[in-house]
Amino acid sequence: MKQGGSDAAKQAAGESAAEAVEDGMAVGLGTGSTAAHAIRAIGRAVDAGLDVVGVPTSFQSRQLARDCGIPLADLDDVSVDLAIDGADEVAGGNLVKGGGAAHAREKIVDASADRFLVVADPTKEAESLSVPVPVEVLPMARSTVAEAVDDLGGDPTLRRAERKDGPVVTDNGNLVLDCDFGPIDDPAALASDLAALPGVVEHGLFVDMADEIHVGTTDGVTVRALSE
Ligand SMILES: O=C[C@H](O)[C@H](O)[C@H](O)COP(=O)(O)O
Repeated sequence: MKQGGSDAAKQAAGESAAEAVEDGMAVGLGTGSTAAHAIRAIGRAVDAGLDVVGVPTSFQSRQLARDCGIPLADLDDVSVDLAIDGADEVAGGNLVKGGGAAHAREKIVDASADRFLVVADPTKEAESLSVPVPVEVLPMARSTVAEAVDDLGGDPTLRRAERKDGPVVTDNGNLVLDCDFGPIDDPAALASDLAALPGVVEHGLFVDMADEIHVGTTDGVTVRALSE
């Protein structure tokens, strides 16, 4: 996963997207270091009187939102007006997400939003998607999905935890295969092939889902539409 961007650039992107949050909204709260800046900015606005509820996409974003004083809601109870989320790579209107293994819940919340804003630093932008695609799998399907990914031309690696022996376990109790396909010519076709595999809970290809991207730098933020 690409982790090269500066924190100042991520902060600029997150704070720019947070400016789109308006009174009365239900806001999807993304996961990761860039979305965290948006959550903190929303928290400061709530402190100053903004009336919103947040719909977290992970244990991490839930905790941060609570620490920031953002009231929370379940997806069952609200309709999400705006989602703000990070990405591991962005090419055209497509994203790879899941560097923090949160892509299943992120996709549910981001896809349900009326508007989905991506926040990123310039290191995330690419001509074509080529970072490994995280695929969340039911534990019993780890080997069968790995074999199927291999058949699709990918190279799957079980994601290992950094500070414990053994694999990363997602917020949903599943495992993650990071699947390296090299440059992806047709993200929509690969997304559909991965989604069709028995035992795949969700993959990290977000095809034509995002409306806008806020790319932060130390000199400012560029905002551009990703889809009509
Ligand atoms: O699972 C995690 C998410 O998809 C993140 O939004 C993504 O990995 C980007 O994270 P960061 O902003 O920390 O690079």
